[in-house]
Amino acid sequence: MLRIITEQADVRAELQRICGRTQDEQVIHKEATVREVLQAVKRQGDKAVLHYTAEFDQQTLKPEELKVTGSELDAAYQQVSKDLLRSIRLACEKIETFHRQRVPKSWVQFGDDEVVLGKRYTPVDRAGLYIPGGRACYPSTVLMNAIPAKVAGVPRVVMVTPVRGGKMVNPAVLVAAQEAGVQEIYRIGGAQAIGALAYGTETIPKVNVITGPGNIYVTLAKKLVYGTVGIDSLAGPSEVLIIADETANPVYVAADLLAQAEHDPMAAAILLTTDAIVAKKVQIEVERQLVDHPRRLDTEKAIAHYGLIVVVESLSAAAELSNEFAPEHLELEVADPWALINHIRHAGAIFMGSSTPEAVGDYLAGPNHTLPTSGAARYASALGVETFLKHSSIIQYSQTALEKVALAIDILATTEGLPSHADSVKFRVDER
Ligand SMILES: NC(=O)c1ccc[n+]([C@@H]2O[C@H](COP(=O)([O-])OP(=O)(O)OC[C@H]3O[C@@H](n4cnc5c(N)ncnc54)[C@H](O)[C@@H]3O)[C@@H](O)[C@H]2O)c1
Ligand SMILES: N[C@H](CO)Cc1c[nH]c[nH+]1
Ligand SMILES: [Zn+2]
Repeated sequence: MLRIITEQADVRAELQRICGRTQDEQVIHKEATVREVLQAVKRQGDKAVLHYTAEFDQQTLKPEELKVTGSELDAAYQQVSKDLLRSIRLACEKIETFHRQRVPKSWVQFGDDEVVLGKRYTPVDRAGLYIPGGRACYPSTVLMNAIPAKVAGVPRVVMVTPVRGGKMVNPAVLVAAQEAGVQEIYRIGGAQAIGALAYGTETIPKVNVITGPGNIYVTLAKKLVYGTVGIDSLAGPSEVLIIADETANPVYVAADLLAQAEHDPMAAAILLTTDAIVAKKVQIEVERQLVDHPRRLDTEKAIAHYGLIVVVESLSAAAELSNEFAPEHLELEVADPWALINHIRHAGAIFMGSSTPEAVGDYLAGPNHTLPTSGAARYASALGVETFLKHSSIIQYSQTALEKVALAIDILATTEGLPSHADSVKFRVDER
């Protein structure tokens, strides 16, 4: 049963508990497992990857079976319906159009003072995309990760995804990968896949950046390998926070809460509403929609542990609580969402009004669905083309320009006790 809280004193503590669910005490032993897996993959390469794939995914693979073959890729097209292929292509088009807008461009500025300054954007050499596959299959996540990497111009894009019940990767995932231009795919998941991409193995190439969402094991692994490689953000178990007023439709709100809860028993689904009647109706509607829900067990776990309805006194109080939570997805199911958005400071993606369910963004609106979770939206953003780019600063000084700043550099370098810094300028200026 989705709990309703009206007692304001309890609200902040409950929201903090839910937001911090991936850092609580129960997670500490999972982190120990993840560390062990990463160390083993770093030391033993493929051997460790195969060992943990057998242990956690019940897959007995040989090294030569890790990579998805060309004939499997071809066969995937025969296994998906024409309607699915059309939907994948429609999503591809919309996601690519969105991501091609405002791609960072290199620039140089020639100043009047004989100084040239600029930024030069270049893609990483190799990117590794993690596509989750434990509880559901995610062709949409393939598109959300592969398309920005391709738009950024990454020369080598590799993908990992776990398999369930048999050695074949889900055909929809394979078709989505090919539609987005990815052909190098390895059938592994979890912390062992993140370790393989971060350190490289005999079979799997070491990459420069790892992107993509995943469960708690994947997210902890990404956090631990950060520094060895770059990552997009900590995009862990999904979350939605909905702010609703008396105009909200309880059937829609309940469906949107369950649409997150069904991802993972650790997913979070929160409603903040100004209307006690909406609160009660949503609570009843959630129960009703769960009755013959095909993913009832996991979804109920998420609702029981990390689901919550809070009755708040005003929309601005709701916005403040939402800012503290910094949700991955925020839905504004209110009469005037454009007025409320001015109060919102931290959220991965914001869905405006009652005809914009979060699912539209999950699949094909265009913006990325790989988003920061567990409060990371306070400092991080959606995955994008820039995730796969870095920029080098460009600086050019003429002799005259250097002479103009020589004294200031000399003073700064002397203050820092770094004489060769001072000399490197002085020698050039004194030569004249
Ligand atoms: N934030 C986002 O942008 C976003 C987008 C899509 C999905 N998601 C999230 O991605 C996640 C997908 O999770 P999933 O489980 O379906 O797939 P997953 O691929 O993330 O995780 C499956 C892997 O977890 C590992 N694992 C499972 N149990 C383990 C254990 N006891 N010890 C060690 N390793 C273990 C296995 O190796 C398995 O391959 C969900 O949490 C979903 O909410 C997030
Ligand atoms: N809601 C997920 C992000 O948390 C993305 C997704 C993919 N497929 C369905 N939903
Ligand atoms: Zn979703």
